[in-house]
Amino acid sequence: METVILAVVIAVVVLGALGGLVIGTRRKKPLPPPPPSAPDITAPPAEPHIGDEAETPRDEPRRTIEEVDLPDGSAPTAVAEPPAAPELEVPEIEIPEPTAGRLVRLRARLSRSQNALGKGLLTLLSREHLDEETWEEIEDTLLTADVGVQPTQELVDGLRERVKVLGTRTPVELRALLREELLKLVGTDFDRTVKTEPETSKPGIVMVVGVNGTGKTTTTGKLARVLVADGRTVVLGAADTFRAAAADQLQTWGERVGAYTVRGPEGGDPASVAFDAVKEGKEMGMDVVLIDTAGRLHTKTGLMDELGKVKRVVEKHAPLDEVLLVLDATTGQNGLVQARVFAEVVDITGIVLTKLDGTAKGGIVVAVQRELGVPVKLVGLGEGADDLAPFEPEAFVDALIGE
Ligand SMILES: Nc1nc2c(ncn2[C@@H]2O[C@H](COP(=O)(O)OP(=O)(O)OP(=O)(O)O)[C@@H](O)[C@H]2O)c(=O)[nH]1
Repeated sequence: METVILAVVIAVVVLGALGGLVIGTRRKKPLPPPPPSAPDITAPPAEPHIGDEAETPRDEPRRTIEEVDLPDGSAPTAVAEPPAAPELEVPEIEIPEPTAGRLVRLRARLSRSQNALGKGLLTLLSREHLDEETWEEIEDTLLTADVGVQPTQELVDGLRERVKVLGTRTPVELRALLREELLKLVGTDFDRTVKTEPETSKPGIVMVVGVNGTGKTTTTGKLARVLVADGRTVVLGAADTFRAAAADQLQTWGERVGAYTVRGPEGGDPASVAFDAVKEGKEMGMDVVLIDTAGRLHTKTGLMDELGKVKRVVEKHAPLDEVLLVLDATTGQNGLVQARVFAEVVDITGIVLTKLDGTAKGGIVVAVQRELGVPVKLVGLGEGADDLAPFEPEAFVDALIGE
């Protein structure tokens, strides 16, 4: 019995010792590593390959450790192509038509004036008997075409005198007579170049004024094209801050030929936009700055204040080289009234007659020059981008009377 008890005690002691050993061993064993679930550990940049950039750009997305294949010593590791940079939309720059001889190319656009004025006069002058009644009809034709009273009288007197002296009148002779007399009225002595090259320092500064709707903004844009076609660099100043669309319109014209547009907030100070445009033009070394202004004719004082201020502020940089008044040829006498008002406000140095393609009253060229004593320098003969032509008296008269 004693032997049995002794055996049981020994067995318990041995088992206890073995259990302690097992527990002790377990405590010493390190904890297993955490599951590899942290994907935000980044690998160093991949080795550069021939043709790669020298450095991985800082903001380039990097591959996580899971995404990087371990080299197996066989195939080279493929490096992901960096995403292509988004393509910038660069508007295509247009090359405007050359300006030389534009009026000749566009002469067909004067067909309304040609039929009413040129052909009308030639038909009357070809009558067998040039009696008093016929001369009155000639006078009426000229007045209806907006030539103006005084110039009409001069032309009729001149023609009467020469027809009397001439005796015989062949169609060729009559045409030559009429051409000469019309040329006298239009004037061949004016300097019609648009002044954009100042004597002292660049840029040339041109201010464009006129009542809204006459084609002022369009003309400024077309003039930029004329200048670019002649190899000049241009800055556009959108000082017509009255209408945001006018600035957009101008900017679009500029973008098409690569001219830079300076604009301000809608309703902002036009003088400050004009000032900035000239400042930028100077800094950029541009050849010409064209300033489009607003032409609200509500009150003469308002207009005077606004245009006067634009002029004064711009002239802190340099004097204006040209002030162009834009007139809509289809408005006839109304255009002359506008011309008078603007001439009182600023010193106009040149006239742009727009929409001559839409009127039979080509005589307005003569009337407006007489009214202001300044030459028509440019004429608008359509809505197309290159439909603004330098005014050439000979080409204009030839277009009126047909060749
Ligand atoms: N047929 C014809 N249309 C022209 C000519 N010049 C301008 N226009 C049109 O006249 C309209 C008025 O032109 P704009 O340049 O917007 O007139 P604006 O004087 O600047 O007027 P705001 O933009 O309101 O200041 C436009 O539809 C032009 O396309 C031209 O010589 N012939």
